[in-house]
Amino acid sequence: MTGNSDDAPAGRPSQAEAEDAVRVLLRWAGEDPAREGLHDTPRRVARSYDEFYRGYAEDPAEMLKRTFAEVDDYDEIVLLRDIRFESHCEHHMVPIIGRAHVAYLPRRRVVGISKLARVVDVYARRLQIQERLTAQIANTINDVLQPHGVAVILEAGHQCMTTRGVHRPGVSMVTSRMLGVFRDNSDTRKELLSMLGRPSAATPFD
Ligand SMILES: Nc1nc2c(ncn2[C@@H]2O[C@H](COP(=O)(O)OP(=O)(O)OP(=O)(O)O)[C@@H](O)[C@H]2O)c(=O)[nH]1
Repeated sequence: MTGNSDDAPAGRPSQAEAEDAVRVLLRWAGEDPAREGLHDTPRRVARSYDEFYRGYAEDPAEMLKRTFAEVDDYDEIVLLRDIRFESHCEHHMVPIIGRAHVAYLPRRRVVGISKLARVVDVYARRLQIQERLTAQIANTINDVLQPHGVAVILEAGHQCMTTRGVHRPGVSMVTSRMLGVFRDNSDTRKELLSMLGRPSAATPFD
């Protein structure tokens, strides 16, 4: 594990232990893990987990370290909107799929915009609730770039309530975290909301 080792679970199990755990869950579902079609499934699931939960091994602050000072006179909002993200809810471990809108008002230095999407990915690739995901993205950008303000808005569909439980397809959850001028100055917040335009939450998440 690298990066945010505070968030990393101590004592990661071996690949063999992870595969055995998948076999147990297959039996729990009523399956025979020895069936030919399921022979490679534990290995595939363990590999998928490496991808779904890669964020535990990544350091989001590291991604924001490279900044550009060439734009000294840019003192307006920078907004990256409609960043698709894929996460998993910590209650049922099923997908949360949505869009993030990330804005900041730079203080002298700007960051490469792809890095904002990378920060979203790092936190999304951990078990999450949407409120915490929203706050972590905003807090990290605020702490590392120290801009005049940060705003993060997430819209997402939660498969734990669309494909199971209460079964409500088409429902989306919207969360926001406003820091600095976006929290303190209603004109700046209004400007951001007008840049965002009508929320696109009506579009289903797949
Ligand atoms: N606030 C919040 N709740 C979430 C999020 N993701 C899932 N949930 C909810 O977490 C709750 C977990 O509730 P529990 O009663 O412990 O679990 P459950 O019996 O499986 O609940 P149901 O989903 O209602 O069947 C559910 O209401 C989920 O809809 C999230 O990102 N934020």
